[in-house]
Amino acid sequence: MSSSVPSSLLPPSPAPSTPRPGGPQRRYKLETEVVYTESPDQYRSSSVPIYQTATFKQASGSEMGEYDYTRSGNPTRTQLERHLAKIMNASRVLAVASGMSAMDVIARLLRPGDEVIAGDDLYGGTNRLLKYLSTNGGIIVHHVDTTSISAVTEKLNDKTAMVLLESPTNPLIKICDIPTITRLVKDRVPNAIVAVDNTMLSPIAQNPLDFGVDIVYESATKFLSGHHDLMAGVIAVNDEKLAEKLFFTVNATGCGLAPFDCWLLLRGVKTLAIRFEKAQSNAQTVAEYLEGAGFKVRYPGLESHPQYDLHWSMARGAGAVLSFETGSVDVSERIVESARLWGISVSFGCVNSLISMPCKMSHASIDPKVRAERALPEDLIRLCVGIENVSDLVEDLKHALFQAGALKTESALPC
Ligand SMILES: Cc1ncc(COP(=O)(O)O)c(C=O)c1O
Ligand SMILES: N[C@@H](CCSC[C@H](N)C(=O)O)C(=O)O
Repeated sequence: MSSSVPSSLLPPSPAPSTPRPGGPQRRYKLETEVVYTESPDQYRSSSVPIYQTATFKQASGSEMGEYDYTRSGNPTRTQLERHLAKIMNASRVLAVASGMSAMDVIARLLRPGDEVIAGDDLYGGTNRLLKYLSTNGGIIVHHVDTTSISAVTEKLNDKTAMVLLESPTNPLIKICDIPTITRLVKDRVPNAIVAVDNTMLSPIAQNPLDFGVDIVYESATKFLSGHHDLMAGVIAVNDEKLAEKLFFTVNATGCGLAPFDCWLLLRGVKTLAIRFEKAQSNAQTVAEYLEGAGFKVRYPGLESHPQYDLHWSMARGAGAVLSFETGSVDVSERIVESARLWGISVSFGCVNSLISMPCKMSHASIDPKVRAERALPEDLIRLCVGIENVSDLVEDLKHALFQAGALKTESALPC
């Protein structure tokens, strides 16, 4: 490095495996921080460069530089991780290949004989990985209704190694009391890890690390990136020892996010606040429309949500995912197929609106018998609201409902 380059313009980040006590500090409000990235190099580039390289040359055989191999660390990934750490109130964030990869890294903290307490309504892929661990890894998994604090605490014992929470849940939009559950777990089983999947809200609307949980992870395929053009996962912690354990697995298994995907995610996250705000406002209108039309709608922005107060005690927003039932699988199928603007697709948190039937799509990997035991309605429709004009969205939905016979008249309905 040239000695004439002022130190403020040099890459500010230590190597990924170096502890960062306290983590990067937030200077601005969240909406500003998502946009604001430090100038990463001596050229003051406005966009973080993509270091599309697998290897880094060393000055000599015995002198290691900051980076040697992209699996172990890459400057584009470091910039992304530092940026996300500010946004997620974390001392350290690790960026990996997908949300499931994030969960896999976290799950590798477990040992045979350990017990995990998880929700009874969770993303199908999470359920699949937990099932794999219980079948092949000697892990005992208890699925409980996490809306009930006692249902969680009843399963706590000295073998409990992890409590895995989602709030809101995907797809039933159930809310759990993250701060209280965390406190009770820490009181009774101090070594147990509380991990929260925050994918449904993103750090713009909820920051579970603030409630004392150990690990927050997200599928960055969703809100954080926002355009359905990459797969990514992020893991956020506030404990350097834990960060090092997780980083060991990321390096050992080679699941660190590739430089180009890091760059895409850095670009996507800059519009997180504005995308989220618009999608959420659209979701509120759509939810109110459906409720007004007589459907049972699950959305934490509606006062009718059974855990409305609890949700707003933890979160700054309701998100953009809602679900509703029609009373008939056939009717639901016809609604989905009659939608023109709403894309029939899995996933959520994207700029465009999506419609799906979880039992046939995102949650199809859960055994139908288990779905029934856990009261996941087969006719459930999930709407993942985007940033389009809201009247177009409501009109298209109204048309689909009418076509499917779920409404008597197309025009008579509130909009
Ligand atoms: C709540 C939730 N967590 C985790 C995941 C996994 O993320 P990914 O698809 O990025 O692996 C998903 C969806 O896939 C999800 O909906
Ligand atoms: N075929 C995939 C389904 C992905 S679902 C993605 C997303 N989490 C959602 O809830 O829509 C699989 O089996 O994992």
